[in-house]
Amino acid sequence: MFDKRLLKEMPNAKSYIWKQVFCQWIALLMNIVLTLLICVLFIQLFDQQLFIEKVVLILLVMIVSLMIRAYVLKKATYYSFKGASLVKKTLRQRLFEKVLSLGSHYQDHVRTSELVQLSVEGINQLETYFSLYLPQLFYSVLAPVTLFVLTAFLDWKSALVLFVCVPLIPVSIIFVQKFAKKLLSKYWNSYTTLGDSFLENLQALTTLKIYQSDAYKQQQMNQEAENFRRITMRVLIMQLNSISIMDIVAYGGAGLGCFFAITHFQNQTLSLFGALFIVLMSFEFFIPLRQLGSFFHIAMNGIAASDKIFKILDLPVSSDGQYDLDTSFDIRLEHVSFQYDDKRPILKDVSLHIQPHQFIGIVGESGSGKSTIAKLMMGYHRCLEGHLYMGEHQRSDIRDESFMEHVMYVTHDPMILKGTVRENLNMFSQYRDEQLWDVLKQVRLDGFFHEQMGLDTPLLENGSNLSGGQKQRLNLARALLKNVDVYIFDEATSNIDVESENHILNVIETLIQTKTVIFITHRLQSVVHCDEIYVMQQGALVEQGTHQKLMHQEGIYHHMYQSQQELEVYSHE
Ligand SMILES: Nc1ncnc2c1ncn2[C@@H]1O[C@H](COP(=O)(O)OP(=O)(O)OP(=O)(O)O)[C@@H](O)[C@H]1O
Repeated sequence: MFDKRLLKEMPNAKSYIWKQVFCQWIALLMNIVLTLLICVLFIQLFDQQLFIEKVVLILLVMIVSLMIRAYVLKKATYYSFKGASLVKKTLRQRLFEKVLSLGSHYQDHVRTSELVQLSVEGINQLETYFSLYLPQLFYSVLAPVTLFVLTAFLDWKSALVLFVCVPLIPVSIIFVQKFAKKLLSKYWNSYTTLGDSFLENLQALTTLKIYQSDAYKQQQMNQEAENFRRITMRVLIMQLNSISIMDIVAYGGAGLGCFFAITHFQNQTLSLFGALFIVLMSFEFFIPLRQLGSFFHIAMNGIAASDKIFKILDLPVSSDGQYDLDTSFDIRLEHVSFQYDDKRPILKDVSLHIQPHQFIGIVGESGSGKSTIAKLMMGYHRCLEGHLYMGEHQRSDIRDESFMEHVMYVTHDPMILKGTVRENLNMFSQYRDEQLWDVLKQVRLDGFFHEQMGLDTPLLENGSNLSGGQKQRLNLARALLKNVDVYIFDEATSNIDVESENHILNVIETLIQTKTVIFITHRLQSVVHCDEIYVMQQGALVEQGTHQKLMHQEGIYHHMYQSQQELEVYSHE
């Protein structure tokens, strides 16, 4: 009902909450003045003592009270809006900064769809918590106390009855909350799961169609949607029921207060004015808490979302290093072991040494841990045991920004953004057009784009208007522009046409003259000219040496190479 951490995390929002409560309290005072004046009017009319001057005076005071009331309520809405936008902006910014600090492998910790849902709808619901629920919570304490003090002067017994009935509303809310918290947590889980499947199935729609499993996936999604519908209905039923309970408490309490006031009037222990005022004001005791109840469920939803948001904000971020890389550095893995989870070791005691400007091949069967080595070098994960040095410093001690200026990781899955060729190559507008054409020429894409709209050729989302090979060549062109010292190619020539593969290999041949190149591949034909080849098997480094040396050993590499050669001969026949 009241989350201390949320308030602590948003110190700037506090002043807007207090201002809003103050405005609501002034509006309540004006309401009391208006009710008092109505009672005066009525009594004087009843006693036939109403003169025109008095009526005019009373009406004038009423108009002024109404104007003040309207003004402060408008101000309360303004503060509510200001508080809400501040909370939204701050939380979204913090989430965004957190994801940035987690780095490019943030998906290891949080799913993208969940992140989107939390930062859009989750934060919108938290907005209600801050802008409506919290001010109303404080006002709901202030208003009954103010009304009790005033009505107690007229008839303390009726005032006490009304005042004692008021906490029954929060008691009913606490009762509902116990049940609601679990239900809302389930609701959010179901919501994010549905969002996740929807995004995944949408992205994989073509594959699903090809394998004719779209109907099956549709069934699965229907089931998930049905689960979500059910849980949403349960949430709505819970909300409607709790509103009914609160109404019963509010109307029952007001009725009881009225009953006491009228009985005291009949017993002549209370004046007509007092009885009338208490009857008119009795429901006012309950309105603030009743209103709080209607914000309660959205606020609870917001709190459920905030739990998830805080989980992301609390994720540990490995601190950035303090050292910069030099232009020429060696890379050393010393007895490195690593695993993604507790179940299975992925790298076992791997040691390798890459000198500057060497051309290195890392080969091995699928799942042997080749990409994991690259990911450790990139700093996506940290070694569990052993050390990874870049020059004289450990990888974890090197500043990420400096690292990115020196090392480039080119994978088999290039990210092409929607926009023009220029926008994809020149993201920060730091290169001239001639430089862009130069790299396009190196990867043999200049002719293709010249035939179209040059650097202004539009590219669709994920580069869907390019072939796989063209996408990879464009990706390589972008990497060449960065002109770093170390290039790590991870299956960069997988799943592309022979022509593109040859163009890419030609570029790499030029690169190795001046750069350190680490080439991770299945195809051993691509690494025969490497200075050193490392052979991985089930997470262990099993062989190393030049192509000739490894062939001479007649071990695993020799066997893999022979098998691939036979396959190639067979496919050419
Ligand atoms: N993020 C991850 N979480 C858990 N396990 C992972 C993760 N990434 C990879 N693995 C596991 O680690 C093992 C090594 O994966 P890695 O990608 O390093 O192999 P690889 O030799 O590069 O394979 P391939 O040649 O098929 O790309 C695999 O068994 C894989 O299932």
